[in-house]
Amino acid sequence: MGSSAAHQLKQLKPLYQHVVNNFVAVLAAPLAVAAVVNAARVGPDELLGRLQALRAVHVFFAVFVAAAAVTLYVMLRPRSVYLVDYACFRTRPNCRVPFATFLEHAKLVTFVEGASIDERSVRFMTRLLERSGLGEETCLPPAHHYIPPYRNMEASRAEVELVIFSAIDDLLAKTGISPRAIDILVVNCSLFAPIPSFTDMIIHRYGMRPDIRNVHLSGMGCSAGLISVGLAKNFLQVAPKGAHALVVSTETITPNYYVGKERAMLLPNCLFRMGGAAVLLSTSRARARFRLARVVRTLTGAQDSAYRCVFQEEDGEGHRGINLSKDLMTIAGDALKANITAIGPLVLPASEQLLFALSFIARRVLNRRVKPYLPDFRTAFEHFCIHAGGRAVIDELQRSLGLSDQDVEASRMALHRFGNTSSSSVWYELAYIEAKGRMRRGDRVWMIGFGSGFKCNSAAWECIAPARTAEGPWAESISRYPVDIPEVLKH
Ligand SMILES: CC(C)(COP(=O)(O)OP(=O)(O)OC[C@H]1O[C@@H](n2cnc3c(N)ncnc32)[C@H](O)[C@@H]1OP(=O)(O)O)[C@@H](O)C(=O)NCCC(=O)NCCSC(=O)CC(=O)O
Repeated sequence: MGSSAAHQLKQLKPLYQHVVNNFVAVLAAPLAVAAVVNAARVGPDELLGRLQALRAVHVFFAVFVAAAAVTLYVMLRPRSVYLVDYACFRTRPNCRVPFATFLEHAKLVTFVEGASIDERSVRFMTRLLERSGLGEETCLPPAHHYIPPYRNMEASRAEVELVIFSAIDDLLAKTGISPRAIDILVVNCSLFAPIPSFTDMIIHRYGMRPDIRNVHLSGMGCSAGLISVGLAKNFLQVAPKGAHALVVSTETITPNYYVGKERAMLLPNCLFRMGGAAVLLSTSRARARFRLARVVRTLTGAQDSAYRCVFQEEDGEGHRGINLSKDLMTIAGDALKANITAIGPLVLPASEQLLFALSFIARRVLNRRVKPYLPDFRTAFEHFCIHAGGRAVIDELQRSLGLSDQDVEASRMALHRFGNTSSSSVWYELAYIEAKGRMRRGDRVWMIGFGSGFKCNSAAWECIAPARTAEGPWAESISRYPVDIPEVLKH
């Protein structure tokens, strides 16, 4: 097709979208006009006569059946779930790891007895950092600032308490909710699962009710935050109306500093940083800021490569770490395809679904000579929060979904300012969009999480009331963002 024809088609697209997306109105309008014209032709006396001729039993059944159908629909439809508010852990300057500090520290760890990490590993990490998309203000837990880094239970617990209690304190202060009013508690953290669990730590600290339903998810990867949201939603829909669920998403970095020299296991040292988020959900709309429209979970773990692509293991010398496969981007792309196939029909407007269906049929009929139509998800969402897994992960998603630089700005900036904060990264991104004042009432947000398994999970939200202030994790830095992120950082 010539470029001018393509240009003309592009110009016609808004008209096509308008007609298809308002199909019912387009169809109903002439029918309504025809009915009015017909009624005017017949005249009021004949109309009244026709109505009087109807038998009472018919009128009764017509009203009764319609009323019964509406009542049944209202009673059986799942209860809506709302986001009351959320708070992200605000990192502190004393935990900051500029590149020079991180690398100097790694160099000193090479002298630590038992560590295998060497000069070559440090040079490799230098190259990775330069390309990672991380900035100079990301934070590591206090225990990692020691030489050698503390990786014991006490230090790990200290990080958990610092991150999750700070986030929960902020959330409780913001919402004014009493900890005893919380009915459901869901926490996710993949790599650290102590006894007692995180939920026990929270219940103990805040003196929560003995009948609170609580679950700790471990080992579920970076997309587990959206699994927690889905789980809390299920709990809420069977709890009494107006119940509250607290969801806490974090990753504990302290026990996971890798001291070997496997490249694929050194990568997490460079990417993962401290972070966490606390989120309050409810089935009451009062004071809610977002409505949860959808949660869609997909898993490609039946395939070996997908299952093994984020793998906690010990290297040949017995050092434990997370092995990130070089195939991760391809696997993430496949997982995304599975997820958009599931969520697309639920969120896309009719115009996009029709184009997708036509391209599907054309491909079948013409034996795959037609390029598959990639639905434009910007017709379904105004904002995108893509897990800040790494620069290449965001690049891959931007390419696969055909998003603009502004669509992925929140993800790139969250990666730059906070690093890969695992399951909480999507909340830092939502906070970025709100701190920039870009969220409007009625805007739709798509959160996409990726993680070990391999999983791709989505949550779709609709804004009811944007944040009134720019308080939160971006309070001190939002005026400096967005920043330019070069492919490779030049010194
Ligand atoms: C690391 C990068 C920033 C590097 O960026 P570039 O594209 O510029 O560079 P590159 O790909 O050429 O890589 C630079 C050098 O690193 C090496 N390299 C890259 N990835 C590697 C890997 N997984 N294992 C071993 N080596 C690796 C390359 O071979 C190359 O070395 P040489 O030049 O010698 O050949 C990027 O690849 C990236 O963002 N990767 C994704 C990181 C990731 O997996 N994130 C998900 C985390 S898991 C998660 O978030 C979810 C969860 O845990 O559940």
